[in-house]
Amino acid sequence: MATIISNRRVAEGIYVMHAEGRFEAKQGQFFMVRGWDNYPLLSRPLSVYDQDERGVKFLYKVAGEGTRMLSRMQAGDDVTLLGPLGNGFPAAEGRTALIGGGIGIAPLFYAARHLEQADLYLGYSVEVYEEHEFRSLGHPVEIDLGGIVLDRANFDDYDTIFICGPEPMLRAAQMKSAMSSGRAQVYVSLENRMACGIGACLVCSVGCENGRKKACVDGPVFRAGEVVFA
Ligand SMILES: Cc1cc2nc3c(=O)[nH]c(=O)nc-3n(C[C@H](O)[C@H](O)[C@H](O)COP(=O)(O)OP(=O)(O)OC[C@H]3O[C@@H](n4cnc5c(N)ncnc54)[C@H](O)[C@@H]3O)c2cc1C
Ligand code: FES
Repeated sequence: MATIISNRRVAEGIYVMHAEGRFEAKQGQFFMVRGWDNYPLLSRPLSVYDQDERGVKFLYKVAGEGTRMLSRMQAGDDVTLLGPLGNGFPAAEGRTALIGGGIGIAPLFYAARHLEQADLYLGYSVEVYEEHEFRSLGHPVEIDLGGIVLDRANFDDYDTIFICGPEPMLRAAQMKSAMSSGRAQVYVSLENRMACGIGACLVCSVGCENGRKKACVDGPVFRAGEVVFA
């Protein structure tokens, strides 16, 4: 159980929750989050947006019932956190790009904060949020509003690329990676539906080149070429 320090709206339907607790989260990991003890709804997976000496932060979009309930919570309320979970991003080598589409930008902030060099590409559909926070990291930031953020990055300029966003974007990234020179190691962070978050239920099963894997424990980060999108 963690106490909410703040839960602020940063754009239409977008919130940042700061919850108290000492965690050792790695970049790209996530928590199963639940703010409704006596209500029959599963915890929801949210990526680590940031972590400081007071606790962990989540940047989230209201998608349905669970995230709507989270958005109504206030400082002082208790939230149940299971985590940190998942494999997280591998160590980045060489020139690195972080590419996020929509709420897929969430795990990139914490990753960028731990990198000496990174070019950030952030794609938004209707409204830009948290731009100041991303720029405060000191890395070059390219913002794309309403376009295709993937088009802005030349994969052959990089050795490591981390991508998070909706599935169509990840499919496009996989194709773009296959058509590039192969210089870049490209990784995608999947946002499959999850139920347990700990490898027990198979809800998050994902097709991979060597059979099926569980996004919650084998991922959510995979090599782009490894995933077989349905
Ligand atoms: C590892 C991981 C990390 C994530 N990190 C974040 C994050 O940092 N910030 C954030 O806002 N969201 C994140 N998500 C997505 C988030 O978990 C879902 O938006 C949330 O569970 C939806 O719950 P809900 O009850 O609000 O909506 P629901 O009522 O469950 O769903 C609302 C609508 O969204 C669709 N939907 C729900 N979950 C998904 C999904 N995973 N993929 C595609 N469509 C879906 C449903 O089909 C439905 O149409 C992450 C998901 C995973 C697996
Ligand atoms: S969410 Fe249950 S196995 Fe992955």
